Amino acid sequence: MSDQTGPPPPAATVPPPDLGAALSLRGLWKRFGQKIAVAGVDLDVPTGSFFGLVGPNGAGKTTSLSMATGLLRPDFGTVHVHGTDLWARPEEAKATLGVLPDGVRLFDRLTGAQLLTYAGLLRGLDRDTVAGRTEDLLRAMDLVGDRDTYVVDYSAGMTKKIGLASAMIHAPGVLVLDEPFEAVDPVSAANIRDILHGYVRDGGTVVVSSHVMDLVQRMCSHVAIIAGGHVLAAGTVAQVRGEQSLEDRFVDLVGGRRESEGLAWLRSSSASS
Ligand SMILES: Nc1ncnc2c1ncn2[C@@H]1O[C@H](COP(=O)(O)OP(=O)(O)OP(=O)(O)O)[C@@H](O)[C@H]1O
Repeated sequence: MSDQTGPPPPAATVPPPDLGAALSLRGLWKRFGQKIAVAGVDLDVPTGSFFGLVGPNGAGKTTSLSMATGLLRPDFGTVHVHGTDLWARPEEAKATLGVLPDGVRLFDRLTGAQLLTYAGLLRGLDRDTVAGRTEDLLRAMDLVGDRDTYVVDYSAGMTKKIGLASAMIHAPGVLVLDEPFEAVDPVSAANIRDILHGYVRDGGTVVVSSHVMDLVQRMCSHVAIIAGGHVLAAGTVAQVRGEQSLEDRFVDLVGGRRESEGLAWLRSSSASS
């Protein structure tokens, strides 16, 4: 979180967008009251990459992804999706995006199968295609047994999976997934990783935010480390981590490790009970 309150940098310092990238963010800036959540983010997500976005709590990941997917209007800056200006031509740009937002409520008074059907029809697919893809996605997410359960009654992990399936039903070119593995069991997570890897192999682009460095290091081809509303490092995973693990590189760049001395009372309390 930046505590600057000044204006964004002048446009002259922002390089032109990469129109060949799957996503190209330039000079993104968002302030909530006195808080600057995103302070001039420039980022290119290469087409066909599996891109991880990592950063500490409150770094600005969700705010950046919300602006990059048309859910939150930036104060300043531009977003291009495969060369299309998202905020100037939202319908065209959004047609190629599949989004799993963090913390946005689904239409949870629908059953899982109804939600997927609804998502497919909203995306303009015909009924037969929607029916076929709904079955495929329920199977892939291991939700066939709960197809007729209301989404409001799903567990956190099941909700994540049905949200992910909804984001994929129109076979978008770019998938943007905020914390897709949070609360998902290890078998489902492995299945989802397989699906995403297959999708990237076939030319799709995936952007995921995650707190799990080891997962990002193993799963992603590219990574950006974001903190205080700024991009601190971005590139291939090998470039960003260098000789270190991604986790060590993250801690070096972001800092913030605390001594636990201030919690001495906690240890004395547990020793005496
Ligand atoms: N709607 C809002 N109103 C006010 N402040 C907000 C709002 N959304 C985000 N913020 C603030 O902006 C900053 C960045 O938040 P954001 O959710 O983008 O971080 P994040 O990197 O996704 O964090 P986490 O890893 O904890 O999910 C935080 O300080 C947060 O309090």
